Amino acid sequence: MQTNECSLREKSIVFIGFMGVGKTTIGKLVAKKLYRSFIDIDEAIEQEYQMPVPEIFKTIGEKEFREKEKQLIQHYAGQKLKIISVGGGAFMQKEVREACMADCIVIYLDITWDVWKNERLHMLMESRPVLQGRSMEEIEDLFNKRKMIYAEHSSKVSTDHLTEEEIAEYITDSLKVSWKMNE
Ligand SMILES: Nc1ncnc2c1ncn2[C@@H]1O[C@H](COP(=O)(O)OP(=O)(O)O)[C@@H](O)[C@H]1O
Ligand SMILES: O=C(O)C1=C[C@@H](OP(=O)(O)O)[C@@H](O)[C@H](O)C1
Ligand SMILES: [Mg+2]
Repeated sequence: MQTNECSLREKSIVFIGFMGVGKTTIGKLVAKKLYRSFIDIDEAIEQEYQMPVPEIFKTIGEKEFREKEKQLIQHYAGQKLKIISVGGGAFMQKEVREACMADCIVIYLDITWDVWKNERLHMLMESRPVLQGRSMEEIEDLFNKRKMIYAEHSSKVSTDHLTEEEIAEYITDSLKVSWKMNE
């Protein structure tokens, strides 16, 4: 069955979800399993500016980071057969949501607040400028606000208590089933 411009099987896959849920790690694994090329939007931005994300926030500012993020996502979302992991804040921009939802399969990696707070937060403080200088209550508030934004997706996977490999395997298997059903 053909969809608008390319078949379901050819559509690029975009991973969304909160910081640290595993978009970069799982995107890479899924790309490997499906023999597709992988683009991590944060890594692409870091390459363009030749500096890590926290330094970009500090020296160039979040506004320009978000603009570059939007441009790169619009560029890659229009391509076929890619696996794209976007940053946790990318879906805050309407144009990003529209570009991804129009052309790609958007997979929302969902984690509960308790698991995120207990198992991920400690790994992220240094590398995620958006978390720096915020109280726990403010971070929980951000988590809940972002959750509403991620409501726009094609499918959702709950990641609590699953390993990176288990999640990637589950996603790959589910995609293969849905492609087969659409043949
Ligand atoms: N399912 C998981 N179980 C345990 N650790 C995980 C899992 N998914 C990701 N991680 C770890 O969490 C950290 C953040 O993962 P990352 O892929 O960078 O998340 P994101 O791109 O969503 O911010 C990494 O150290 C990664 O190994
Ligand atoms: O949620 C956010 O606003 C951000 C998430 C980060 O990506 P990950 O979600 O991959 O950590 C990165 O884009 C930047 O630090 C801002
Ligand atoms: Mg990431």
